[in-house]
Amino acid sequence: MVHQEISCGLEYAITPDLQMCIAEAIQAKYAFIVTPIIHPRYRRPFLLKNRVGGFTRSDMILSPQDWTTRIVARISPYIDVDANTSVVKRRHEDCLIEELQYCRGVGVPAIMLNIRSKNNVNLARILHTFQETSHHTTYIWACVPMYCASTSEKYKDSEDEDIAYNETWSWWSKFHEYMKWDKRVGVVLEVSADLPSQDVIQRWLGEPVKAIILPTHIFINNKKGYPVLSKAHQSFVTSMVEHDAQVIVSGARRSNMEHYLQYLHRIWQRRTESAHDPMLNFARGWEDYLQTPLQPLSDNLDTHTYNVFEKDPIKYDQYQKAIVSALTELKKKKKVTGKTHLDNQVNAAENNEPVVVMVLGAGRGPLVRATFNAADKTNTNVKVIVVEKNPSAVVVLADQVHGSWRDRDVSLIHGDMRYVNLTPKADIIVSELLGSWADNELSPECLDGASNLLKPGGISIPCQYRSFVTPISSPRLWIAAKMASTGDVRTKEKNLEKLWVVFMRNKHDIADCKPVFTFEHPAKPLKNNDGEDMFDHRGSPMTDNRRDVTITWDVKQDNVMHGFGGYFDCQLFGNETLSIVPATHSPGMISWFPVFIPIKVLSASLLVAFSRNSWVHYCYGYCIRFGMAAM
Ligand SMILES: C[S@@+](CC[C@H](N)C(=O)[O-])C[C@H]1O[C@@H](n2cnc3c(N)ncnc32)[C@H](O)[C@@H]1O
Repeated sequence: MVHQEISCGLEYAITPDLQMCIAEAIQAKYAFIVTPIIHPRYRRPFLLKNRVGGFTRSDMILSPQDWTTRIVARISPYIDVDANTSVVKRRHEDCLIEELQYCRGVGVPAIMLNIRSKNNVNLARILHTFQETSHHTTYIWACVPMYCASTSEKYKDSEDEDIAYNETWSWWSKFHEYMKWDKRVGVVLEVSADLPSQDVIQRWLGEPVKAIILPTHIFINNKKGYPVLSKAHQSFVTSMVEHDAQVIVSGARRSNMEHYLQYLHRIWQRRTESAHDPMLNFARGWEDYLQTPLQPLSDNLDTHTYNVFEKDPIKYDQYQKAIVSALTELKKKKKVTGKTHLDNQVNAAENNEPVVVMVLGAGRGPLVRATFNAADKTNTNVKVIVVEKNPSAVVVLADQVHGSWRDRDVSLIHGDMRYVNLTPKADIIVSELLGSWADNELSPECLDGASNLLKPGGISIPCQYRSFVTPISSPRLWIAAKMASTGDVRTKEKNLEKLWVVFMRNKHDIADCKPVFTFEHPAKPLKNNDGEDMFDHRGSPMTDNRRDVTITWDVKQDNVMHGFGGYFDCQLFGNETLSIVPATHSPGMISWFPVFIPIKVLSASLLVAFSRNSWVHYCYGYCIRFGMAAM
């Protein structure tokens, strides 16, 4: 996705001379043509069995390469295999199968057929069988109008302005459901002269729109006589192309066909020139590609993963600013009180005692560097204690301790932060243990386990983080999760019961993004019956990281919900924050893609209750628990 170029095709309603049509389209620089598979001069006799000979032209008229790269075959529009009378139904089934087989024989990459109602069960059945018996992938493009004139007429007194646009979406959605959300099935939208509300357009952007058809009559001529689109149509076309749609020009010519194409290239070029989103650039090629979340606690990360982390231009800057603020705050407190605000602490500044900063889970050391930079900026004497449990990362850290950091007061501990016992205790602990959904890499467990390393009243960077969810519709992500190859058939069954890290593009947000769980560090200890803080056998405060919450949303229009988008935001210290929540995303930060949280059973009524370490959804009385991170 996020193409450099726009891919355009030309539709011919009839193609008596297919060779000539292709030559003309190529001449005008179109990439492909859409053509009826049946030749207009071949009429089908009713009694197919008595017919001898072809129903269309010989495939010898085109080269195999033209058939497989330049032709989208249109199935005869009159075919209705879901007709009420069985005679018609049977006849149309025969015609459809004949056309499908011919398409398979010539190897066209995509077959386009009209969807004109919600009643498509028999069509879906035939297409299923066709797909299952095909040796190569043929895409099915279901062509629906954006607007249904008869619905508009029927409900002309309705206040719902989108009613005629909603109708055609529901035809497609039902058909896609009958096709079991097959990823080889996409939709082609016939663009209407008037466009629906943004809500309807956004919903289409969550569907696998393979192409949009622009009839020539929706173009207007500019002063020089060239075809152009309204502003609304321009922005519709660009957002569809951004979401991977190709563009098909169709209908009576009002200009040279190359003028339409040149114009489409121009509006796309204008759009790409203004698109400089660092995240989009970074994510190019990863759109809608599902990845299993990292488990940095149970696994050891590899050097390539650290490499990717360290490329982030924003994250470490933010950390550095937060450490500057924390050091400044400590200094201020010391000045005011002559002591730090930390209990039992002698004035470190006066004694020139160093501020102890522990970097917990240091990886290959970027947060250690951020700490030294912050100390230099604030002219603070710091003692840095570096803790890391990954032996390979410890090798890199040790090399720096003896090399570039040899003039610094720094010591390296190889171990798990939850179990090491260190003195002196830290004034500040710095960590980055967050997953895309905040706590899903077990940051709370690790930091609570390490709380005995922090002086009473000490500072944790980050000091707070929150997970967020948005209900989303995305047939593409859902089927990709269901079919994802995990290399192990037993875990494949769990595909819809886990988080997937993914840069989501082909999805529609059904409702707002809402907070789920909040975690604070240092965490507030549990209280006993007398209201006193509780401590474990190591003297660490006892905390409770169990959470549950039920969230409700008001949804404006019909949708099929496939799961949730999961995000987080985080307060490092003071005003310094990190966020991947869409509305507050830290500009330019690339470290985290969001997560897709699929729901297992797609159903009309759904109550979702999130509970930490498991989340639960109830569908018609089923209760499914989902496992999370491994300790
Ligand atoms: C997300 S990485 C961040 C690494 C580094 N701070 C950075 O920003 O590039 C988390 C690091 O914490 C380490 N880690 C996770 N849990 C740990 C634990 N309980 N004790 C020590 N290190 C841990 C992992 O090995 C990994 O290197």
